[in-house]
Amino acid sequence: MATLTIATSFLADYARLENRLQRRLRDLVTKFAQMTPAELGKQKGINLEPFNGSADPRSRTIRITDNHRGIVLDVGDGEHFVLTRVCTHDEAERWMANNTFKINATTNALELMDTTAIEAEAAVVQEQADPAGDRLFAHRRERDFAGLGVTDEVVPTLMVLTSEDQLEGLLGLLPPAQAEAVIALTGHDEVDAIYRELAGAIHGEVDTDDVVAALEAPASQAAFHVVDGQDELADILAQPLEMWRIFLHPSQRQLAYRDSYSGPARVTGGAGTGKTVVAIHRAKALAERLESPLGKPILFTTFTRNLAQAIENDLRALDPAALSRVDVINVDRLAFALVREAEGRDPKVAQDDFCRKTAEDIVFEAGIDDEYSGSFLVNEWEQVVLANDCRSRADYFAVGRAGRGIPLNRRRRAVVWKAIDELERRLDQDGRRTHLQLATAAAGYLGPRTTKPYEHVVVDEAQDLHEAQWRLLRAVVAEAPDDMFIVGDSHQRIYDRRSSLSKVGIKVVGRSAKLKLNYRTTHEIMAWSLAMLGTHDGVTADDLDGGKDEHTFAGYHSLRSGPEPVLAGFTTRKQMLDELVEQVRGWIDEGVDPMAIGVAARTNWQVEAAKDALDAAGLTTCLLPQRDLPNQPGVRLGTMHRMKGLEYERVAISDADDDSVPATWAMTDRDDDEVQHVSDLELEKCLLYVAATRARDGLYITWSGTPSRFLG
Ligand SMILES: Nc1ncnc2c1ncn2[C@@H]1O[C@H](COP(=O)(O)OP(=O)(O)OP(=O)(O)O)[C@@H](O)[C@H]1O
Repeated sequence: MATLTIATSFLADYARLENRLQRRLRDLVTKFAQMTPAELGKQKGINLEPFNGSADPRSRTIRITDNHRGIVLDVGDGEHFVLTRVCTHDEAERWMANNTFKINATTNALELMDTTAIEAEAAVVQEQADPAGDRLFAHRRERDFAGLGVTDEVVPTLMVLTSEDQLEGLLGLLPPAQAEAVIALTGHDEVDAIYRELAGAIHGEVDTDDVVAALEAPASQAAFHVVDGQDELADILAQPLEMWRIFLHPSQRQLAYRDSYSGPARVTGGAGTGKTVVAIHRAKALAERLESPLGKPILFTTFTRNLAQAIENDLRALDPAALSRVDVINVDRLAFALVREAEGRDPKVAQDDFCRKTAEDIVFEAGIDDEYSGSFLVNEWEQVVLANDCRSRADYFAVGRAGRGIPLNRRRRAVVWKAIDELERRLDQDGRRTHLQLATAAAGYLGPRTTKPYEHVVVDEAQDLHEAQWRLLRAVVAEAPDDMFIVGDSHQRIYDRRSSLSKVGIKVVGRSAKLKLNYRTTHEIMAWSLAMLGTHDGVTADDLDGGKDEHTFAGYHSLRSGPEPVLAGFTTRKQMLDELVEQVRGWIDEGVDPMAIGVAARTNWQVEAAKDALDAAGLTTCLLPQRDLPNQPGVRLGTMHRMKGLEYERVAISDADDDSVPATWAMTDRDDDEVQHVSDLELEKCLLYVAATRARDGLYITWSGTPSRFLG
């Protein structure tokens, strides 16, 4: 049997082939994998042909059709072959003439290098660099690059660059582990820290002639995967777009497959950096280690039910067996289920609207509505009382109110407490509890129990969880190594919750890492989104633990490029909606699957209006529901909140005018509460950031009237 290795480039080419060619190639590859070295030696059925003038004497082509060739590295031992590309005959000729396989002497990675292209790009960017400008890598020495395995050919060029933009072209040409090292060096982390972060990629002894050993090196695994038998081969070829299942960058692999963390671990990173991917791989790694477990000892939780469903689907795609050990459930359902178990019946849930309306009644009836709104009361209850688990008036008087805008002296606190007490009483009288109250109740039931329901907890979208939910998560698992693995991004916080992990007993100090490579979004969309975040008193980033994250985007990069986002303003909503329809139709005409197009707006009625316009134009549409992601065809439409955690090939954002984004109705008046006003504004900007960064390749933002202040 031949041992086949699949390169990312092969899978990307394969995914683009039309079905007929995919079938043909699949048959060919399957046959290839079944052949013995003797059969391969006789070239039986697989014509591995060398190529005159090929840059690497080990490169071979195989004929797929008259016009299509596969490119294969023949390791030379009669057994190992690397499936590298699928392209037309002419492209294959060019590829063979320019590309070589090398083993990196530092990282032991097998690397594919188009030295001609790298030299050409290096010459271009050297021209662009301003000799008098500040150098991008002024804080680094040449040997820092060499120590992380960056090829000598590019280091002199890197040292003269004066902007991150000049870096983009080169990064796309470098092997992934090298690109990741260069990206890490753009930031300000100590080289030693980067070294540790990529430690799995650095090797002691390297034999630069031993391809088989190189294929096993962690640094190779971002671009090459040794296939483990026929079943895996079939599985990989059945889902060629799901590259995240197979190829992890060194920093991702290091985080997901680390043997053990001595306690809770936290991974942050910008949008699209693979946080969810790492969390899913971590769940798989933990599941594999459990020996004959009873029930499901791993909890994987996230914010919404839709996201939990998406994660469950991905975990199934990665490792179906893991699902028998991992409970994937959103945090509100978890609280609900635990309370039901403890109380023996379904608790009644008080929804936000009900709660807010009750609060409004209370402040009105108490005659304090000119000083305090219903929203203020609910916020004070959630952000101070429930966040600090205050059970009594004395508790409330004892806690700090940092971050709350309106100051309350003792007399005013007493008034507010009375109103909050009344709110809790009315909910209780009605037999209802909010999701946060259920989380508190569930944590209370679990607290005294010595046997906890889970051995490991993995948390996604951590930035939006409330202290009450963190207390619950702390209570479902005993403090032990590998108890909690937490991923999140404070720039994507879209609910008014700013928890501090350490405050709820989750100590991540010394076990934190940040991902920097954006796999989802093109450089252009990413750069636009970041610039947008920086407009009008940029959003303040935190580390999910009450601290500031000063260098939040240092080293954050995307290796892909595409068109600039399109921003289009119109005088009337009708014009805006007509053009939105044209944009979406244009994408579909280009060949984009309608299901890969997401249309977002700030409010439900704006989403409905966009849907009506698309429907009227004869396009198939599908609203994203609150729960259970749909399978039916059609362009996806949802509010910006609903888009959280999802992704689309193209995204259109409708109604991005200054009354809607920020939503006037969701903003506290500056005169009423300056602090809350600023916080609301940040949340609204983060919401636009979340919506924009759902786009992989194309972003269209449109409005009528005055554009959102975040756009200018
Ligand atoms: N190693 C990888 N190889 C290929 N694709 C990857 C890899 N890691 C992540 N991706 C892809 O990048 C995209 C973003 O990944 P993911 O959703 O995990 O990022 P995230 O950081 O959780 O994003 P966000 O915070 O914006 O929701 C996904 O399409 C994922 O499949």
